Amino acid sequence: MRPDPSPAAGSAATAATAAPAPAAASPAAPPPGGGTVAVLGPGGVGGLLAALLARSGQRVVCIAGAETVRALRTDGLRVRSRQYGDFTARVEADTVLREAVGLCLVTVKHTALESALRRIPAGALGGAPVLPLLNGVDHVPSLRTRYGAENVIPAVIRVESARTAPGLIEHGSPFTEVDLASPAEQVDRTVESLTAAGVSTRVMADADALLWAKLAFLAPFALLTTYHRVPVGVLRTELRAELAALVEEAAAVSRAACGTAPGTAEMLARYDAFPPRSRSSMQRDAEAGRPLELDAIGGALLRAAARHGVPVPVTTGLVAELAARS
Ligand SMILES: NC(=O)C1=CN([C@@H]2O[C@H](COP(=O)(O)OP(=O)(O)OC[C@H]3O[C@@H](n4cnc5c(N)ncnc54)[C@H](OP(=O)(O)O)[C@@H]3O)[C@@H](O)[C@H]2O)C=CC1
Ligand SMILES: CC(C)(CO)C(=O)C(=O)O
Repeated sequence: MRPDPSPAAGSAATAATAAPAPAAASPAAPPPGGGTVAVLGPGGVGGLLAALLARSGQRVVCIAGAETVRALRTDGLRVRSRQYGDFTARVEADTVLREAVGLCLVTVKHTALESALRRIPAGALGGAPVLPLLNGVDHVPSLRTRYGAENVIPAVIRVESARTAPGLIEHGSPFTEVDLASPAEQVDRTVESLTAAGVSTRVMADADALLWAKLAFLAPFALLTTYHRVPVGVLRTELRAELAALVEEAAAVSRAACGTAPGTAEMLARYDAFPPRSRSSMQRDAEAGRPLELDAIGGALLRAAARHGVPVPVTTGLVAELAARS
């Protein structure tokens, strides 16, 4: 695990060392309480994690639409990764979850969340922890209503990964980092499962701070790369002033919403860690003509700004322009 440097984490945060990626497939002990991991939405994020979990010896069942299920059953998950190398992982696949599992990752887009969740009946889950890795903040309460508050672990992922065809995953970032909120009872075995797969994890005490830290970082990245149609390398150089202005607004909203926010310098340094050609998932959706997660990302920021009376003129303009465009 990575240490949690945020003051919000307090003494409840768990600190440990970063998990090295396994060099090759090495069977890991199955997570206690059930060795099967369900992954709802084996796309850029879910496909990468499903493949890493399977490569580490854990049984993985991907839940997806019929076309993707067929592709996964035939060819497995094919990963091209800057961090982990290129490999193919065999996973099971189905259109609906039909058995109790030890962990369920939710990695669909917000725009597909409601319809996708019908594939994971609460009764079938058997009280397993649910780990949603969607960007945004609004999905956590609705997942808690559906699956039980104690079973949903608020979490975020920092990675750049794209599904370029069913079962084909291109992972571009040299890191894959998951932050999870304690104190859900099942955090430890979830961390164990991800760590065995080579994913860097960090447990933080404050779920709101964790979700808002990601949203405050993500919204400027997603909105500006999508609006200007440029990769992060251009954003952080030629458009750095606009990026910094948006970061200031997002940080102000985060402070109002949850009492804390990463500093501007920290966020700018995080953008600098991405390879220059990295694009946001919203940008890839725009380029492919798919629905954008504009409401879950920009909309959530604007709603919180309005609730707390924080002025966000740059964000407001961008969200309006993107809404008009799409
Ligand atoms: N991609 C990234 O680098 C990052 C993304 N995120 C966030 O992670 C979340 C997932 O994004 P990402 O992985 O990019 O999304 P993708 O579009 O790559 O993958 C979504 C997956 O969900 C599947 N899906 C869509 N509708 C349904 C449905 N009704 N039932 C079952 N499966 C369905 C898709 O199936 P099919 O394969 O058939 O299309 C696809 O496998 C988003 O909230 C995003 O903002 C966070 C950090 C980084
Ligand atoms: C910006 C990035 C790649 C960071 O993880 C992301 O979350 C996204 O594109 O949705």
